[in-house]
Amino acid sequence: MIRAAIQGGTGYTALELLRILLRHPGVEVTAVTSRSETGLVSRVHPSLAGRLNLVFSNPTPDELAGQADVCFCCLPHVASMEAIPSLLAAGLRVIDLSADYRLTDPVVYETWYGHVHTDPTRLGATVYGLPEIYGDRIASQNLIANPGCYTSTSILALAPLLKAGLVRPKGIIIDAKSGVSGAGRSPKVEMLYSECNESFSAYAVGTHRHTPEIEQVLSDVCGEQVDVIFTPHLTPMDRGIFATIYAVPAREVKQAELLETMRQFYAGKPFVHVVEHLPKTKDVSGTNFCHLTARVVKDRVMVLAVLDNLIKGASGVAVQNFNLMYDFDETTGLV
Ligand SMILES: NC(=O)C1=CN([C@@H]2O[C@H](COP(=O)(O)OP(=O)(O)OC[C@H]3O[C@@H](n4cnc5c(N)ncnc54)[C@H](OP(=O)(O)O)[C@@H]3O)[C@@H](O)[C@H]2O)C=CC1
Ligand SMILES: CC(=O)N[C@@H](CCC(=O)OP(=O)(O)O)C(=O)O
Repeated sequence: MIRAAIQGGTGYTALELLRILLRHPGVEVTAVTSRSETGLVSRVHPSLAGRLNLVFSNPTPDELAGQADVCFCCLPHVASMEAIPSLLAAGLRVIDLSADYRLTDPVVYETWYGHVHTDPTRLGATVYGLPEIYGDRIASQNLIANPGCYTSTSILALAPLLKAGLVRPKGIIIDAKSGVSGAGRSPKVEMLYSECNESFSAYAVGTHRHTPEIEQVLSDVCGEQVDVIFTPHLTPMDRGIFATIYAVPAREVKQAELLETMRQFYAGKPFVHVVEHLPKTKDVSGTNFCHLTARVVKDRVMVLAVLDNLIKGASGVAVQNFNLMYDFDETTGLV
């Protein structure tokens, strides 16, 4: 059994990880950390009642390394890069769910996150943990930068068409919507029920920190500088991401060719399904699947993509990465 710790255990991604890991045949969860809680984990996460008899702890990195082989780090960005160097030095392998190790350039990090990166030498050396793109690089790593929810949706939608040269790398518009759990469990006024229920809003227009992450990975995929306008929206549902994407075709192209190109790209990839119909967030809610489709509308290619932000967008893909790191079948615990 691989012993797993979860840091930031009171949050939403931690809860989803616990739900998945408790049904994983090769994992024993040995520690769940919190700064604020000390009692039973199942008191904070009542859906785990009767399934997990652990209490929250707040160990030092060396103590945690004595209890676990791998740590899923479910902390906010900045807190993550403050914690991870010591976890690695103590001998743990780490899957970081935050954005701290996803970008390759510390200057880009500082520009978009407004913080100096305190562990810059690991940027660029850390594998971006999107298994459908970088799956062959994950097994040997001690630190994985788990991708974000909006970014996974956008990258999975566009990678096949950019790689095949069917759409231009410039002039791409990503209109994305997220459920409220995308903002995490830590209280924020704009996420209160009476603020966001029955309301639909855009935010961080032109400034969202996922823009450079999407551009970085897609540029790597197609070998040209990709440029996107990424506009996130908050939608009054618990969970789910829906991305409506517009791109300029590089030549005349039909819907059948788009779908076939996407299917070939994802052949043998168990968690991405290219569908004919228009997908809905409910189709993938509670699962590690991403559903994609494409259309040609007037002089644009459109790609429509859905996934569950807490699973394929966070904790599910983290377990996919864990499975690759420990030589389990990629789908273990996830189907
Ligand atoms: N929610 C989502 O859909 C997605 C989230 N992510 C990323 O995953 C990470 C976790 O997200 P999520 O679970 O939603 O977040 P939450 O806000 O739900 O939980 C984060 C937990 O981290 C702990 N924490 C908060 N601030 C600090 C700090 N400064 N130092 C140490 N611990 C802290 C808190 O636990 P305590 O106070 O008990 O210590 C908190 O419960 C984030 O980096 C997020 O950006 C990525 C993809 C999707
Ligand atoms: C609705 C909402 O607020 N969503 C979050 C995205 C959460 C996420 O994906 O986190 P990473 O930054 O770790 O990728 C946001 O826009 O900041």
